[in-house]
Amino acid sequence: MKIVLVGYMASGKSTVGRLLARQLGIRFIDLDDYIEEHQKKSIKTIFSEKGEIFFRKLEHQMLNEVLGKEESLVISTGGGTPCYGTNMTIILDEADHSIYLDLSIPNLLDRISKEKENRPLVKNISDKELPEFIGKHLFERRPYYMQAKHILDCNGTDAETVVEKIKELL
Ligand SMILES: Nc1ncnc2c1ncn2[C@@H]1O[C@H](COP(=O)(O)OP(=O)(O)O)[C@@H](O)[C@H]1O
Ligand SMILES: O=C(O)C1=C[C@@H](OP(=O)(O)O)[C@@H](O)[C@H](O)C1
Ligand SMILES: [Mg+2]
Repeated sequence: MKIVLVGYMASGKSTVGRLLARQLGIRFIDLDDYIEEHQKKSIKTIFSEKGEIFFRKLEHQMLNEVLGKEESLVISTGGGTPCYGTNMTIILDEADHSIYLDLSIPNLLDRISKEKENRPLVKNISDKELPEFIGKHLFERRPYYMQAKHILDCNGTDAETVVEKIKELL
């Protein structure tokens, strides 16, 4: 079984995915971590050294590689994964369950503003400009996330409870 989590930056994909996999007793792959392990570089360094187009091509290749594995997996994607090329189509074709962790702009803003450093797309955005940036970016990306098989409202819900809600969907 393959379960893929999608959603904007800081929606909780990595945290919830790790917890969900542990409770289901299956392997967890965070696509960002997988890319970093293969490149032996951080996402931040890949962006700064090679640029975003290189990252997106790599992300597409690694997504295909991970979805092609024969084992049951929980896969946490990066916030941009579903929004480039044919990635969301591939996720819908290959995953048994795709789940959009839906969070409001104020809640995303609260989380992202606390940890911009490791997110290349926002690390140079001022706190003043961040609300507009996230609002615009989410407007562009939400149509991709909304294609997921399940849409889960995660506002005001701790990670453990999000995991319980996901298990009810499976
Ligand atoms: N359900 C939740 N409630 C509150 N904070 C959360 C929840 N899920 C994740 N977080 C926190 O939000 C931040 C982003 O989580 P993360 O799993 O890295 O998101 P993503 O992988 O979608 O970018 C982390 O500091 C994490 O501890
Ligand atoms: O939204 C995006 O385009 C990105 C989100 C990040 O993953 P998280 O959503 O886990 O932060 C990471 O893939 C990269 O910084 C690009
Ligand atoms: Mg993540």
